[in-house]
Amino acid sequence: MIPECPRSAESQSRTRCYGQVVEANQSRSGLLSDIRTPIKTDAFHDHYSLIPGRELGRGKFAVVKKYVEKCTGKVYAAKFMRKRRKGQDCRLEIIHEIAVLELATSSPWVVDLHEVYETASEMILVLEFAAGGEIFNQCVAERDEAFKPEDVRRLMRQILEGIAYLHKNSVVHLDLKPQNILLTSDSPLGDIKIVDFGLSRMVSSNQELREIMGTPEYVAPEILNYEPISTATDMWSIGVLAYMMLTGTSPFLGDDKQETFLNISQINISYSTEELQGIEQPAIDFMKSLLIKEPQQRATAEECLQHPWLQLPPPPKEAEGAGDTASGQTCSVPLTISESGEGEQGPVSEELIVMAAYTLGQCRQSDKESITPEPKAVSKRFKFEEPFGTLQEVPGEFIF
Ligand SMILES: Nc1ncnc2c1ncn2[C@@H]1O[C@H](COP(=O)(O)OP(=O)(O)OP(=O)(O)O)[C@@H](O)[C@H]1O
Repeated sequence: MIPECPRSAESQSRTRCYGQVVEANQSRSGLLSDIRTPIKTDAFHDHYSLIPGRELGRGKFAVVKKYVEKCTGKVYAAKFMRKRRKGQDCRLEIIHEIAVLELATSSPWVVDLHEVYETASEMILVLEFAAGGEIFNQCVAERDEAFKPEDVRRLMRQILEGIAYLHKNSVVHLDLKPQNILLTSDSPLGDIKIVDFGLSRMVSSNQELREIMGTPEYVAPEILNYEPISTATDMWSIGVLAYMMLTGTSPFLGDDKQETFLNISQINISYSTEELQGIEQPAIDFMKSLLIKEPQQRATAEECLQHPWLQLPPPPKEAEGAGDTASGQTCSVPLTISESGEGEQGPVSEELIVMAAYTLGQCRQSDKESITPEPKAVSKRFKFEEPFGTLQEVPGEFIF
């Protein structure tokens, strides 16, 4: 996800959040500004040819397409990022994204940055191509194609190693979700690559970071409460991710954003529902160690790597074509994504951007929500009659 830019580096908007007046003056804190990758200004298309077909992905201000490098014949994913967003120059945010990718070069679980190009209006990040697509697709796939428990354990270990590496280097991703965890191949199932550092920030012990953005289903309670962000904020999202990979359902998703936020802020999660029948107890304990309101009480990435669930041995090899996993641990709800007006342009990803917890009415609607008549990919587990009354919208007082 790419954040919309703050009004200006100095802008200090007073915002009301949960009845509290808070300063939103740290809009650009936590951004890195030094990069070592040369920014090329010669014509990108002289060096790369578009591979016809669907776009790989699309966010609010970026589009990702498959290209082949002419001189090597190697395939890459080129992320075209608009520098101006809503009238603001966002080049610094893009530089930060580049700097984080550079910082993570030695982690095999973070996508590699190959080159950077710049035009008058865009920056183009040439990224390692993750051919297996988003793990989201497997999370919501039909039973046979969905992850097996041992797949989830292996991929979760990789995710945790990648996140532990980032956290050790004081980077928080802040947008961990199944759409931002890609696979090097889908069949046979490859390894993971973490992408999209557009919301990532540096955290330091002497500077508090509070921002209000993310994707509703995956944001931690402290984001909704405009409380300090820390590495624990990512650990919440990893709890949600584990739940989705194991069950194919989204634990906090409500009928609308208000309900989703209410579910998160009240930690409305039950570990005895139908979706979790058949899930091994250590996996449930793992999720329970993360989906905790108090950030300090959540397990760290390093602690998670020692969790008993991830120490379980792989099952004995089955004969080829042995059939259904029959464990009840795969997804039960098939997804059919129907996107209007997609055409040759490829998928418009389901991105819900919370720009501020108090701007509930302003959030971008899910594209799928509004256009697909198909069954939802994920179940809605909690319904609340009460309005989400504590959040108040203050017109004209948005951070971005
Ligand atoms: N290296 C890659 N290889 C293959 N596909 C990719 C790659 N990078 C991104 N994509 C696809 O493009 C999508 C959008 O990429 P990314 O999340 O980096 O862009 P974004 O504009 O910041 O997105 P969003 O606003 O949706 O978060 C990803 O979810 C993924 O499906």
